[in-house]
Amino acid sequence: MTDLKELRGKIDDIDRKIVELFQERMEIVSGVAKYKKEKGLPVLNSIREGELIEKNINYLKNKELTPYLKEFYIKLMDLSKDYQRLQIDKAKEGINVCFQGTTGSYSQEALFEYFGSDATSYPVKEFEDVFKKLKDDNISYGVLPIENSSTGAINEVYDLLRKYGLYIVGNMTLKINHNLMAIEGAKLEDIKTVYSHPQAFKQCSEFLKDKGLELIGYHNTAVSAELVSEKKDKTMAAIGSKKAAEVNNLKIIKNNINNDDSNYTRFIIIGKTLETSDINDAISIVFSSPNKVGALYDSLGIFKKNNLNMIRIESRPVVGKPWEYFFYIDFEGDINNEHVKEAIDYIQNNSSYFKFLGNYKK
Ligand SMILES: C=C(O[C@@H]1C=C(C(=O)O)C=C[C@H]1O)C(=O)O
Repeated sequence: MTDLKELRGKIDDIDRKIVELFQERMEIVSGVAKYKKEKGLPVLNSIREGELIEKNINYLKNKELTPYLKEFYIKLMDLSKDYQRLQIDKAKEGINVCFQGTTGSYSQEALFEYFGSDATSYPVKEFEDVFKKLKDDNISYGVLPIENSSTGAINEVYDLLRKYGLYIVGNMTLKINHNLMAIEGAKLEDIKTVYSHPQAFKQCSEFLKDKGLELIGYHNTAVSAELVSEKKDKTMAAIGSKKAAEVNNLKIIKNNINNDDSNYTRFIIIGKTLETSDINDAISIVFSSPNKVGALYDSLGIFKKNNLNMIRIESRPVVGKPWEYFFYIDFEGDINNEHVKEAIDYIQNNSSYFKFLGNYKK
């Protein structure tokens, strides 16, 4: 009779190999989880599981073991999916993102939409603070408004993108509904002063006109709501999101006061490194053309020559050089595409200033 000790010794040797292979398999599974997270794919893929079980059963020499091997794979893949879910959750928890404003601001709303509500959000006072804060090791990304569908570009953010060596890694459009809010008991007739971001005043100009209200520009819509809540003054109101009213215990006196119901703000996500991925389909660059005949025409012509669709163009003045401009171009493409490379090379070689701002998903 075979010695039990000897058999167990053999099992121990096999188990060591199994542990090694199990670990190796789980490491690869973790890579699959990362890919699925990026592409927004579900963890479970029943078709792949079915094929995998069938294929591995075919490798079996002892067919009596078929139901056992099947069960083994079902359990193994359940563990694999548990591990993938854990990796995905951990990746979300670990993300610290900075935004300008305070709790309840539109930027924070965009942040949670983009990163999920498990992300940790850090408020800062000024747009520039978002860029500065990214120097901290524990902050991975920043969220900033870049343009509004009714009032146009947020110039300060465009200028800051040139100043700091950071990259646009994502993009998020949010529908903006502005509300007039004040403390409990206040009525529209009581309001004398309204606090909000100047952009919000512009977006609600129709509602605000001819009401004799004093408009006081403030850092941010949600900070304005916070102020009105603190002062407990019936003559003060703020313009901001429903969320800002909620978190500051304010009552909405009038909702949806924006001039245009289709009022959207586009936010950008900035990061420390250029993030490339095969799902990225938009590119942002900034350059300045020499002040001579046809220079800008030639630069823009290169997009047509390479069949690249320009989505947006903005210009900002070059401070200290009157009537010279920085041109910000967004166009469709992936940095690894040859036509994109050709267009970028051309612009880079024919501009007095050039900066690559990022490749991200449109
Ligand atoms: C690893 C994957 O995710 C899940 C787990 C599988 C596995 O552990 O082999 C197979 C299919 C999916 O349900 C995958 O999709 O390949």
